[in-house]
Amino acid sequence: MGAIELEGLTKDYGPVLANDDVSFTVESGEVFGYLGPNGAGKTTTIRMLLGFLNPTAGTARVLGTDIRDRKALVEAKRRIGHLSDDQAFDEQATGAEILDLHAAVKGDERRAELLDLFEPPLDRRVRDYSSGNVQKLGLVTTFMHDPDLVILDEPTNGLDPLVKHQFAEFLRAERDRGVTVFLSSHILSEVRRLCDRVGIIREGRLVTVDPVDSLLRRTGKVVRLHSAEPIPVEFVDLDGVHDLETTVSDGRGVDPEAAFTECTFTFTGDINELLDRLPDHEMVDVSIEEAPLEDVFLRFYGGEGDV
Ligand SMILES: Nc1ncnc2c1ncn2[C@@H]1O[C@H](COP(=O)(O)OP(=O)(O)OP(=O)(O)O)[C@@H](O)[C@H]1O
Repeated sequence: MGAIELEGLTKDYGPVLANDDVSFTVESGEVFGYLGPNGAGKTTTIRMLLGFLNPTAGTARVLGTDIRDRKALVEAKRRIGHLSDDQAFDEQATGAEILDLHAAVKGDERRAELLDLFEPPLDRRVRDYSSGNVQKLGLVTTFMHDPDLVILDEPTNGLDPLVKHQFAEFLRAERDRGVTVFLSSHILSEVRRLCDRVGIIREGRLVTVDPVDSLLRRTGKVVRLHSAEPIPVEFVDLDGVHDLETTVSDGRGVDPEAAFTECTFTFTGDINELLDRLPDHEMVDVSIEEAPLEDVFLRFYGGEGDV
């Protein structure tokens, strides 16, 4: 049995079909990323999984409980932690008071350990919190009752790089303890760092579910080269070069069709073949980066509205 099983989950808000027949399974003990651009439908799925919204059609099981069985879902949620994308804490309460309230409702076996790690300012009122501190307080409330499953909506929003790093290590340790993690994000690099598998949603429809490694192999890298002297374009005559753009600095007297001093392309081939060619030229700058999420969608799933 998967920790989360979606079966044709569908939600329309009048004319907007926010989730369209979405089906996938999150296995117990994995970190599953739910990736998509703004407005793709991630929060809508999460809100249905937690019983905050009724599906228009289809259903899902969370820790074996059908989300349409509201009473059973309330019971199941004792074993679930949820980090909302919009933490609605009582602004007048202090962090400590918020945690006491959560402890009374769900338990707090891990409060001390989580406070050591995330350190939200407990004596301050939430209205005086920065957005990063709200997020840290949210992370403590999410994990404090030692849940079996956590559902995190954009968990690193507002966190500084150091805390993001601590959070990534923490999440890996949770996975090693057997906790199942379902997290939404619109940032591919974040999903890469945190997740085992990823489901991509676009305009309400699930477009792929893949292990992170194979997704990255398929999406390729964005390569930028800047050389000191013109390089013949044959240099980039390699399998897996797409969307090649080349320029040659002014005043070189070189045919821009035949050589370049700067070029950019997406590369889905063997990176070693490319690197083997570099030492033959004096390079000013080289960068090899992950393709942005938008490129991933365009390359593999067609243009706007074309999925
Ligand atoms: N209550 C609502 N009424 C009408 N439309 C809504 C409502 N909530 C969301 N939508 C629409 O449903 C679609 C999916 O929204 P959703 O918030 O689920 O996306 P998301 O992937 O979580 O986006 P983000 O990354 O921006 O949070 C969007 O077009 C959004 O405008």
